[in-house]
Amino acid sequence: MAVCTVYTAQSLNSSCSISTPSKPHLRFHQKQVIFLTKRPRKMTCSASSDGEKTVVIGLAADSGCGKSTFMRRLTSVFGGAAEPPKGGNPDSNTLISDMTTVICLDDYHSLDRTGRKEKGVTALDPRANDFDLMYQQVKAIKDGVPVDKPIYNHVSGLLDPPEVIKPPKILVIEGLHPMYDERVRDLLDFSIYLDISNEVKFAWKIQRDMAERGHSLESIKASIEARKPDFDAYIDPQKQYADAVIEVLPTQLIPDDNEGKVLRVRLIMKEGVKNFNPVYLFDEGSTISWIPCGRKLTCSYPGIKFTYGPDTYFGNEVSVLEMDGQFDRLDELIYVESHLSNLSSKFYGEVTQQMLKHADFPGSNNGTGFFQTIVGLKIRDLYEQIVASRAGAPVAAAKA
Ligand SMILES: Nc1ncnc2c1ncn2[C@@H]1O[C@H](COP(=O)(O)OP(=O)(O)OP(=O)(O)O)[C@@H](O)[C@H]1O
Ligand SMILES: O=C(CO)[C@H](O)[C@H](O)COP(=O)(O)O
Repeated sequence: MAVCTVYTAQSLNSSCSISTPSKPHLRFHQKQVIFLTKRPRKMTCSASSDGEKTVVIGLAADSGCGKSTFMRRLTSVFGGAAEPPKGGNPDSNTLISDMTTVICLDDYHSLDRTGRKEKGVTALDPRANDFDLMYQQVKAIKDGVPVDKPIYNHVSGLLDPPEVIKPPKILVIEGLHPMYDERVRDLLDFSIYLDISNEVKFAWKIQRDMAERGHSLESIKASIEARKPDFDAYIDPQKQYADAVIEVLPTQLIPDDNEGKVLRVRLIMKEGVKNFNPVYLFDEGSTISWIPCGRKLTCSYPGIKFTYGPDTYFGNEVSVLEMDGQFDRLDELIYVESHLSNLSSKFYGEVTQQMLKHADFPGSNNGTGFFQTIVGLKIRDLYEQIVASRAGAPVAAAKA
């Protein structure tokens, strides 16, 4: 008599094989019903190439701090253009490419623009966001289950009907709160915080909102001031949890600079993070100061200065790579790149090639673009390591 058995494997995306005397290589997927004449003796599961568990990356920053620019650099590292879902809501915040899906956490605003106004809360306030739904949906995607994600429409300020998000190979959740809720934080395979100092944030906001959106200087100042208490309370503290922080500060090369054009950028990399080895300059663990403006690198005033060394950050051991100043000629970046190690590049000069490819993106002549590109390569490497470790380590499942 045939026996009807429902086997539940460890992961929805796992493919499993069963050895039975009559069907030595029977393959099936979770939740399939299998008819067997004899009980299997042994069952093993491992990730298959078409069934990898989604790797989840978190990117936190305040609005207007370069998240979209970073995402464009990151998705470019994986190849292919990132586009909004085809045939969907034209105001969708989602970007999909072959390997990655980037969702914007603004979509988990529980209060629309009017609702926030009525309650007197900003979008940064946790009360204006649905963290339960964020957690449930990110977890479902990580487990291989599509979700109906809401859409926050930045044009109308309303919550639009949801869009379907299918589990990609890599899910990036970007926005104000990817590391705020402990449950969501625990789902992240890697996390990044873009820490833009107030002076620089102000300069960028003026550039974008005055030049491109016609806002007045006073209204920009007022908007930054209005957000500041909630930014300090709910957004900024997330940096303590980040595996990598890109900190953007005014230059120290120009005394009393208040233009905010030349930047000092620090890449703070946590030690001991699984599948992530910090980049280093010359000699791992040493403290280095390097002014590369010699025969191989053109530097106009105020020049370029790199520093590297160990440090602590919120009680964690970190390595910090810092670049102050800006490049005159992007093609010469190869000279700096060749002095860095653990870049996770696939060929000599890949960072420089990526930077040249996106020379028109903001920050391409300074440490913001340079470090964002490096973090992009590190994320690709992390993803490949996770996939390789899953493929090489079959998981023992139910015993007969
Ligand atoms: N590295 C940079 N150097 C100089 N300016 C930058 C840099 N990154 C971003 N900006 C400026 O900040 C603006 C916002 O950048 P971007 O759209 O990437 O940020 P965002 O965090 O996605 O913003 P939002 O959340 O408001 O959509 C850009 O138009 C640009 O003016
Ligand atoms: O901090 C933000 C994140 O992008 C926005 O201000 C928030 O999402 C509200 O958006 P809008 O101003 O379009 O109503």
